[in-house]
Amino acid sequence: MLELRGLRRLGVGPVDLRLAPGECVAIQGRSGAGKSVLLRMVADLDPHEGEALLDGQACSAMPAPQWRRLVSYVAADPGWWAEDVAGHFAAGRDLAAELPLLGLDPAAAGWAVARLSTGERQRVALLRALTPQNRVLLLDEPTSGLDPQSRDQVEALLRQRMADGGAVLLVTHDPELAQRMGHRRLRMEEGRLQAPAHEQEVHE
Ligand SMILES: Nc1ncnc2c1ncn2[C@@H]1O[C@H](COP(=O)(O)OP(=O)(O)OP(=O)(O)O)[C@@H](O)[C@H]1O
Repeated sequence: MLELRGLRRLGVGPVDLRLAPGECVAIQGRSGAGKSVLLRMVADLDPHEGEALLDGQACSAMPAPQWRRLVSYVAADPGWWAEDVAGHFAAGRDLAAELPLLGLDPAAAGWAVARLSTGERQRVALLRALTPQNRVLLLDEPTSGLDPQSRDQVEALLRQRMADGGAVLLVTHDPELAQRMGHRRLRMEEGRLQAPAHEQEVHE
């Protein structure tokens, strides 16, 4: 479904990787190893070498906004471009129904982004990426600031998305999250993706 061919930037890569529909690949690795640089390359957010393809269609052959709707990056520290929560969602999204799926107040659509807690922002940013068009989620520490109940809700929503055929490329320092969610777990070391030889090597 998603194929990465020789992605390379800033000493990260070349990275070759394939994700199947419904698959989650979890990437761990030391701080500064290049995990976020990789996710940003996949989302085509920075100049890079190599190519990413979705169902054989090259990223370079479609407009960037179209690619990013299909292959969506959710940063650890997401950006905002409107004052209120609803301003980040397309008209027609039923936010009063969707927000509670992640343990958020159904009225939060009308809240200013500035009043959201860190964990609320993380969940709103994830929901923002979960459009009907999205096929692949690129998640950078998606549950790092969350209480166990909110974390479970996020994981349940991601599992549902995978059951519906979506794929997830997940970056995390949390070995338990990688274990629970990752069908495959990889390690990034000095910009190169490695399959861990032994289970404990994934853990930091
Ligand atoms: N725009 C940039 N220009 C120059 N160097 C950068 C840029 N973005 C990232 N880097 C460098 O690339 C390296 C990898 O950064 P990256 O953010 O991918 O690390 P990471 O593995 O995600 O780390 P962490 O686990 O701390 O989030 C770092 O040394 C960082 O300083």
